[in-house]
Amino acid sequence: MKVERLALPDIVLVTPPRFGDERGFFSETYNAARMAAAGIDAVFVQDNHSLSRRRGVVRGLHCQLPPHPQGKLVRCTRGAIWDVAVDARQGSPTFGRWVAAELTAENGSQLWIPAGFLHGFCTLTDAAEVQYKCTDVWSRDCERSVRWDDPDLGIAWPVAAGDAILSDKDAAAAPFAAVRDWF
Ligand SMILES: Cc1cn([C@H]2C[C@H](O)[C@@H](COP(=O)(O)OP(=O)(O)O[C@H]3O[C@H](C)C(=O)[C@H](O)[C@H]3O)O2)c(=O)[nH]c1=O
Repeated sequence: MKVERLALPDIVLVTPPRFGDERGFFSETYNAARMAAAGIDAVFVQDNHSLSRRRGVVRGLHCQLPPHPQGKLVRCTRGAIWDVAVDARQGSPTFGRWVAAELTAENGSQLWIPAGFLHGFCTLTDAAEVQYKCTDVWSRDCERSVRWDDPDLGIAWPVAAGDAILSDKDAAAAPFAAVRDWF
């Protein structure tokens, strides 16, 4: 399995092998021992699956606070997304820094985003499906949203602010400054 550490050392991009033949391909998309060997030594308790029907949908930036912080292992199973992680951990040397990776149904890559990071993505295709494993269950009380286009973060999204398709919740998200006492 290909393993890449990105500019934020805690964020890991893995690409499990695909075994192709005339029918198509087979891939072990999750193997606990192989993921642990790649530095993704986590127990997952919830799988999520979202469909976004248009290019330019932005979901995020989200996280959950303690006592239910979530690590996420994200992959795209239809179309393509630009997946983003932002370090929200107080005292981290990379606090406020972001990293992104293009996850597509074709490349089969997966992004590991530990608890303490904000997560979001922008769809690059119409009809993008995202599936991800979480290390804790959803908690409406613990979930928080931060503005995807906060100038303090300067994330180079592949969509113009006026064209992004957002939920009402994300359109009204807090500024990044709000994370000061979250983690
Ligand atoms: C996250 C979640 C949501 N829901 C319900 C709550 C709402 O009625 C509905 C849609 O939720 P939301 O609009 O928050 O979905 P997204 O905007 O895709 O949120 C997710 O997008 C970003 C990228 C993430 O990393 C998080 O996993 C999550 O925040 O699903 C559940 O029942 N369980 C859940 O785990």
